[in-house]
Amino acid sequence: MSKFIVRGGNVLAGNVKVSGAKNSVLPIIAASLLGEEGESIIRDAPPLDDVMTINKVLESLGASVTYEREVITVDARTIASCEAPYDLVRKMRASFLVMGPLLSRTGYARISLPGGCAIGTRPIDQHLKGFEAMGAEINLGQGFIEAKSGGRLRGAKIYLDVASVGATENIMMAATLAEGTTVIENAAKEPEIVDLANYLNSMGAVVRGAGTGVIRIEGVEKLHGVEHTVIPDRVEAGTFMVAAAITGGNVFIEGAIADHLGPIISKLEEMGVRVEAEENGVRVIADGPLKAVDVKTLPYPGFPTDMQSQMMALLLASEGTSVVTETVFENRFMHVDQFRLMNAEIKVEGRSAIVSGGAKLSGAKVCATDLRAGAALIIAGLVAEGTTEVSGTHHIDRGYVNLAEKLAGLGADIWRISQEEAAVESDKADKAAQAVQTELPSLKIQPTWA
Ligand SMILES: CC(=O)N[C@H]1[C@@H](OP(=O)(O)OP(=O)(O)OC[C@H]2O[C@@H](n3ccc(=O)[nH]c3=O)[C@H](O)[C@@H]2O)O[C@H](CO)[C@@H](O)[C@@H]1O
Ligand SMILES: C=C(OP(=O)(O)O)C(=O)O
Repeated sequence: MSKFIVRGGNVLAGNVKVSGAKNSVLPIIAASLLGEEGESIIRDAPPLDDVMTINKVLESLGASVTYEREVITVDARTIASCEAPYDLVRKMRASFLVMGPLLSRTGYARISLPGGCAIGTRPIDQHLKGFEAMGAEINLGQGFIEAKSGGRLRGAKIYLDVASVGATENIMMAATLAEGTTVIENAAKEPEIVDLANYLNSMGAVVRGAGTGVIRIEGVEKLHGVEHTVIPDRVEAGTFMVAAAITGGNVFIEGAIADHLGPIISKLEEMGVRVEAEENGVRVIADGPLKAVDVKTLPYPGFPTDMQSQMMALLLASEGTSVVTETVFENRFMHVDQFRLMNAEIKVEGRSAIVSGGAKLSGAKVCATDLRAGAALIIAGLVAEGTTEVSGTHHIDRGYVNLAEKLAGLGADIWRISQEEAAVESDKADKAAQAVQTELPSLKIQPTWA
């Protein structure tokens, strides 16, 4: 088990470059399955474990995929299977995004059921409701979901009960080749939805209204491969903004799009942090005390759930008490227990966490319970007294490119140790503890009541 080791106390300064957005590139790679002519070339594709997983899913379907220097080339003319295997889908929920494109293009898809995960149960009922409204027959059994339509899907009006990002994307992709018009109401409005719509439109689709609550898709006969550059990752950008703020730093986050970061910028400013939108990036300057603020996660343009744990780390370093309310996922406070190991004072009441700022955090051995929790623990480690060891690095590798290297480039004292090095360290620690025990004189402790 590899680990990140962070020694707290350094102020971050300098320039860090944001990678392409994980949550854009995954649906965009899935959408490439719709290209019946030509190849798709996807630029700024971040080298993340999740990207490798979805590439493998496409390969398992018969597409040819190459990945070199952050450029993915997909040739989906050759798809030969419509079944996404369990081993890949279980690794990453976003694999389920191949269902819409497969169903639309071939009239059939069989995908392993994506399970729940640490942050909530994450049902897919809204995706399925959309496919059914478009004429697909859905069958569930033996851990698989099968969807079939006897020919082209039909355009339909679909109201989403929750503004689900994944359901909006899956239905939007399915609708591109359907007969007639599809209208998605209460659609998700995230920037990644707009990026996907732009990609689909350059493939020849007709998608209008992405970024608003109503998206209209006119079905077309055929789509083709195109070149596309993925938008910068707003969650990675937000993570660096918070890291800069917690250390009292001055950091330019290159590539960050201020328009995508509205709620994060507003909350940082409320806390007393200066945020300046510059050409091609955002600068964060934290040169005063941090004020406590309340935060409530909501679908875009509300405060992103994917920044909730990092923000909680920052609130721990603020003056006063803050309330963090998580409304998107029902179980996204797993990091609270880990923060407590670092001397944090946080009380959870239902969907809210009451965070007492100001206590000095202390380094500890902690575990990333999910991707963003991992980033948040590293952020807390940047200001903790002593050394913080963060295990569960596989979660962090799903969504951050070279996180330790990028933070170290800003002056953080952080590095990663391999599984082997971590085993040697732990062995040394065990031996040191044993040595101390054998040196201690045997103590006879009398119970106080004896
Ligand atoms: C790969 C990707 O883009 N992941 C993002 C995407 O996940 P994902 O697309 O899975 O998230 P959703 O927007 O679908 O989920 C939002 C809420 O809707 C619920 N729901 C969703 C679908 C459904 O059919 N039924 C239902 O009840 C979920 O349980 C959750 O409570 O958006 C989340 C919310 O911004 C982010 O945290 C994830 O980083
Ligand atoms: C929850 C996240 O991703 P996913 O939907 O891929 O699990 C995330 O990026 O924080």
